[in-house]
Amino acid sequence: MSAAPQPSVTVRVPAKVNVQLAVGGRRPDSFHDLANVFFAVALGDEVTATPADDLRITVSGPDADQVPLDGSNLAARAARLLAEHHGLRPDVHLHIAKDIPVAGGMAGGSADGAAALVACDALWGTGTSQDVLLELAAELGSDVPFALLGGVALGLGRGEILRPLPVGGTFHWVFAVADGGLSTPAVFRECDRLRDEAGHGSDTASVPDPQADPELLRALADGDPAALAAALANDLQPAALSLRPALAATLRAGADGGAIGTLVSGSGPTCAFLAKDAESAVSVAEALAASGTCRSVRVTHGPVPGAAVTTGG
Ligand SMILES: C[C@@](CO)(OP(=O)(O)O)[C@H](O)COP(=O)(O)OP(=O)(O)OC[C@H]1O[C@@H](n2ccc(N)nc2=O)[C@H](O)[C@@H]1O
Ligand SMILES: Nc1ncnc2c1ncn2[C@@H]1O[C@H](COP(=O)(O)OP(=O)(O)O)[C@@H](O)[C@H]1O
Repeated sequence: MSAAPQPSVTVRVPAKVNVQLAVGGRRPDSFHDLANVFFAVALGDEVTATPADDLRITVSGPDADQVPLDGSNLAARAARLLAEHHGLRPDVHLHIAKDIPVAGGMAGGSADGAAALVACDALWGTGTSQDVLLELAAELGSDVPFALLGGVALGLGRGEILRPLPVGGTFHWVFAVADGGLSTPAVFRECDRLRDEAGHGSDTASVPDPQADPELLRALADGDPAALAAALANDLQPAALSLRPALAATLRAGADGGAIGTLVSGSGPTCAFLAKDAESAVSVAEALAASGTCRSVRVTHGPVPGAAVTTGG
């Protein structure tokens, strides 16, 4: 007689692009207040949780060798945090099937943290409320709550105070993945340095409070790609370009290839291109691939839902 199969739970979780990223001054705690309009795309990771004797992480996928397997992995931190909250031991094997570029400004680590919270909650039967999951997510990192929510949302504070936003249709995106990542803290530091160098100052007294752009919110609600393209904005883009000047050629190649909007995704170095429809996205992707200005190209769409159980639970 064969042994009963171990139960396991698989959660799918999306990557994000920031269609607006307005960055305020550096706060005394060294974070920055943001008006961060997150947009979840149909490119994501899968995290599978299986009972084990202790906490163990494995990773598969093309960038697997760049993902830490120790306690610093956001999925491991999420499992420990949820277990601690419920007075349990975090004895679980988490397997990450990684498709989100690592250190690419698409919040892949945050996505895995959110997915691990949902997967472990289902595996352990702990029935954690969405409000508590969102609080635990915010302890893990500024981008983690959004990965739970998905869709499109405005993130205030350091990005963790979320308000879901209405969206009137599907938008078509192309992502150009760069060789090598950029460190998020380094990009925020470069943003401050550029502001200081320009004589504006970089603290909260010098930089205006970040605000969501009403035109951008209207474009999303109307499902209007041309209006969204015109409103795309990322205050971290000059810093990402300063640290990685080669990204200018990638942005130009996408615009020349027919993208109606271009921007660096979050802290970069992935570049995001908005296409007018699905067909045009394919030709933008072909132009980017032919340009030789990026490592790989992905065609996708959104918005899509946040972390959700697909198998088990
Ligand atoms: C820039 C954004 C845009 O969505 O994401 P990425 O593009 O890197 O994915 C986020 O703000 C990144 O969020 P996340 O990656 O969760 O950052 P955290 O772990 O909370 O913070 C890492 C470091 O980034 C800086 N940081 C982060 C968020 C924020 N509002 N202000 C900051 O200055 C701080 O230096 C902090 O120590
Ligand atoms: N599950 C994970 N997946 C990817 N990176 C992780 C993970 N957990 C921790 N990290 C660390 O977080 C860093 C940032 O990765 P990631 O979240 O992919 O990028 P970004 O912050 O640019 O969106 C990585 O360089 C890695 O050291």
